[in-house]
Amino acid sequence: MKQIFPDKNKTGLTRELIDAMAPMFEQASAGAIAIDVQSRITWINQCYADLLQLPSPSSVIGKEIWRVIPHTRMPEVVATGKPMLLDIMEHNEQQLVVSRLPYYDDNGAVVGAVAFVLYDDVQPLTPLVSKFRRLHQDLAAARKALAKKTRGTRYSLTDFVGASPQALEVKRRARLASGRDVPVLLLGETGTGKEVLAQAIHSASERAEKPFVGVNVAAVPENLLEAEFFGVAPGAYTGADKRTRDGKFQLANGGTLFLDEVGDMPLPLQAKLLRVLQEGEIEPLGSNKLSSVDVRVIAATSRNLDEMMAEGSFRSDLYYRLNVLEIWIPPLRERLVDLGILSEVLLGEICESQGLRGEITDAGIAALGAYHWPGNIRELRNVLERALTMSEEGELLDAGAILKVLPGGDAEAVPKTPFRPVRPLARVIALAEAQAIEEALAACRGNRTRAAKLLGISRSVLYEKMAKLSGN
Ligand SMILES: Nc1ncnc2c1ncn2[C@@H]1O[C@H](COP(=O)(O)OP(=O)(O)OP(=O)(O)O)[C@@H](O)[C@H]1O
Repeated sequence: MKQIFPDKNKTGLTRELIDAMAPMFEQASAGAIAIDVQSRITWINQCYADLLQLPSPSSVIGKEIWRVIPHTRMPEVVATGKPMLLDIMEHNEQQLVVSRLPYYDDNGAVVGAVAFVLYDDVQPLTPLVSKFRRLHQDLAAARKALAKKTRGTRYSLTDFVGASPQALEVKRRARLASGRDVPVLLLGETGTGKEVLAQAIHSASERAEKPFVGVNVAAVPENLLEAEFFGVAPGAYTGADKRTRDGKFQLANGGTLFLDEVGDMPLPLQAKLLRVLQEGEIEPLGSNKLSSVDVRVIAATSRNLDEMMAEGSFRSDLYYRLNVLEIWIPPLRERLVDLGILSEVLLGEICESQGLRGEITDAGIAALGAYHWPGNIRELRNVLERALTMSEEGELLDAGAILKVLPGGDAEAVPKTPFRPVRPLARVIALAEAQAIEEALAACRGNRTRAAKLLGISRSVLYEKMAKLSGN
């Protein structure tokens, strides 16, 4: 094969070569420019000057290129000696497809760079660019999902649904907790969202990129709890399993450990947990070495810790360690105004996961409001799921459909006083608007011009709103 470059300059173009190729590139491209080693423009052709809307090519000779083309990457090419064969550059809201090449002197040193605008319109490349963009978006979404998975959290604060003053207070305190690296104690009945909140606090905290590890103290047999928490040193057990096993504290290192049902922790383990919280050190089972851990603890319980401390089954020193910031989550029956918004969100989630369609009427929500919800939001989700499963496809869930599945539900349970659920603001406004239009039309016996006047809007706006209301 014919040798293109002399031996000492194998890696790039020479000035002579560029000179020879320039007419061809000039013709094929929408512009060309060259700079010296100090990134000063040494040459620019007429069509690039036109594209950049310069008064003339000579007006920019000697200027640093970034003063003329702010997004240029030519200085990078000169600095690294590496070509950029294809790049998209923004200039004055225009996207230019460019190719940049360094060039060399006879000794092989970079002495400048040359760039060609291959396309001054990315339109012909649209399929390629949109494919690239799509792949980029998919990649970002996959990265986000993966990060969430490795962190171990599914929930953020927006997942804690509720607009009642009680729910807003819970969220306010959770936000406070996420900004401070202190232990948090979550108190609330079963199913009130303690785990949702613990994950949300972690996700909004500085530890968000580190693991979130949850352990339900009540679900682990008492004799395994210590190993589960602090891990096992090699050879701690005789027999088959002689390997090291990390405990939850090691797994959560750098992140957050969620201790669910901390009230169920036996007293000996409470003493060990207290020591870890005080010293920041753990001692794996069968080891006599302490190792440091950096873990933020969020504990939760549905039990009455005051009573437990009084009867001596929960250590008060541990309680004060865990309870630097306390968040009490009220039971659902104390925030029934949230039933509407909770039902909509939960129904949406259920429908999405099961490929169903389902909506609940105000009467359906009123029926939910008559129940005392011992299982709180977890139970609400189950009730809605059952009601949806038992209803016809696409049927609205009304009081009858709800009462059919509510424990002890009967028609008598529907409250006599009207129950006003919290609805999304947009829906409340739309309903109020529809009612005002209806009343104005009735007052003016259907005369739209007068009704519009009464409502303080133009006739065309009234028509527009009426069309929207009738679904046209
Ligand atoms: N405020 C809320 N908004 C939306 N969903 C919620 C809310 N609170 C709880 N849930 C849902 O209710 C279910 C139970 O929540 P979670 O497990 O957080 O409750 P918990 O208080 O930790 O219960 P337990 O004490 O029994 O462990 C989950 O499906 C969760 O998604």
